[in-house]
Amino acid sequence: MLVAEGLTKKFSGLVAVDDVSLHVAEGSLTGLIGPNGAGKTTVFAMLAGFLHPTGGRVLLDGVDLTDEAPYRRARRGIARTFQITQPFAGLSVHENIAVGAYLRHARRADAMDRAAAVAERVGLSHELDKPAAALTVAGRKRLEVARALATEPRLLLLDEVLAGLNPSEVRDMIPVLRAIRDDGVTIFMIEHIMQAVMNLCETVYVIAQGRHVAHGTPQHVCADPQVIEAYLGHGAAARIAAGGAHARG
Ligand SMILES: Nc1ncnc2c1ncn2[C@@H]1O[C@H](COP(=O)(O)OP(=O)(O)OP(=O)(O)O)[C@@H](O)[C@H]1O
Repeated sequence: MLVAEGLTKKFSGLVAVDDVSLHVAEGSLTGLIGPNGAGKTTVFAMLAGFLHPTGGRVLLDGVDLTDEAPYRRARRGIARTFQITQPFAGLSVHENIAVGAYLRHARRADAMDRAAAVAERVGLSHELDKPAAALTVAGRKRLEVARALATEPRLLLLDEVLAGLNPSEVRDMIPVLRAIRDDGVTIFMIEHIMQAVMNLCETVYVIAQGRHVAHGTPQHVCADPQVIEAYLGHGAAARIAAGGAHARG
């Protein structure tokens, strides 16, 4: 469904993303992981059209979107969330979600109905009339997902929607994300919380210092010495293997 070919982004002298290629299959739940500063959010910004790549292409169903503005990609069915949530603080939760729904529903009543249905899916039904500013961190994360979902995407790009949540809030959110996918929305998610990645994702891409390191099932990438080195530093994989052998011995 989504293909990135050789995506590259340079900021002056810094190569934030360096020749990254990836595929997201329709109906899948795919992860993007990597250490801080690896270039994950920059990849998402290029997929959603917020940044223009220095090199490479983005294709959806074989159509080249590289030069399309974000709102055009949204119409094609790509929605993204932001790592730092910024709801319209003066609007209610219901109105915030409706902002996304206006993409496909011009009448206020229709947008509000759509927003209420989306709130139900993400567990915000009881908070609809609250000002968005009154939500907890967990509520704001759900609102971020809801605003994107209200655009009725085919592909949802989630940028660390579990960051800042406590373990029980993470556990509550996992089935919400799985249900969104089961309803037919393809999900590509950046996530640091490995419990969620292991639970949710069928395929995971790993990048570090802007470059592709590995991809495969979560189990496969976690056992990959290059991934271990990317997170823990040079020589870590060998030290862990030696420690394991020592423990077994
Ligand atoms: N607009 C920008 N101008 C200059 N440098 C940038 C810009 N955006 C990102 N960078 C740099 O590009 C690199 C990749 O940043 P990015 O935010 O994509 O990483 P990330 O993997 O999402 O990190 P994190 O997990 O910490 O959110 C970093 O070194 C960052 O400082």
